[in-house]
Amino acid sequence: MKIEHLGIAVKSLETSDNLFARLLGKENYKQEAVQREGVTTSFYQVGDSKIELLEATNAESPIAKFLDKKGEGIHHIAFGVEDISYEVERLKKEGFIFISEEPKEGADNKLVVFLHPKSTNGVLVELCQEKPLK
Ligand SMILES: CC[C@H](C(=O)O)C(=O)SCCNC(=O)CCNC(=O)[C@H](O)C(C)(C)COP(=O)(O)OP(=O)(O)OC[C@H]1O[C@@H](n2cnc3c(N)ncnc32)[C@H](O)[C@@H]1OP(=O)(O)O
Ligand SMILES: [Co+2]
Repeated sequence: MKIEHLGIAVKSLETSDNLFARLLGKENYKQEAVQREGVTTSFYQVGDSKIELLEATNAESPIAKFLDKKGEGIHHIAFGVEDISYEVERLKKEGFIFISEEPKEGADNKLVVFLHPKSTNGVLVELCQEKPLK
């Protein structure tokens, strides 16, 4: 398991891409929309992990709700795992609660699931597995 990315909720990618490019001294390596989640993401490689900036693309997006409630800031931590189905079963046995147990397509060529923050000390946790090459 490794820290795959830190998700940061932002109001405007245009503004925050400029800020993080100056902060990190490098440009993002991609922007990618994930329609199901109502987000556009922007990724920065930082050592072995990444920063994922997230802008809401509609009012129903989890990011829109988060921004309304808490404002801009760290939204979730994502752990990279070898076998996401194995980890879901392991963590269920440990008593963790999943928002949805079924891995779904995420950004940056990943399969993802989310654990509910009420079971993870108030931290939204995402698990990511590299999508197998076709
Ligand atoms: C998949 C694409 C991309 C990738 O990496 O590939 C992404 O990361 S997309 C990221 C956006 N998608 C998600 O976050 C999906 C999972 N999130 C959810 O399903 C919801 O946001 C959920 C269930 C965490 C909260 O939704 P809900 O409608 O219940 O919102 P509430 O505001 O009522 O929150 C309930 C309760 O949870 C607390 N909360 C909400 N968001 C967070 C958060 N990011 N971190 C910590 N806690 C969070 C909120 O404060 C409420 O707590 P309470 O004590 O009841 O006030
Ligand atoms: Co994420």
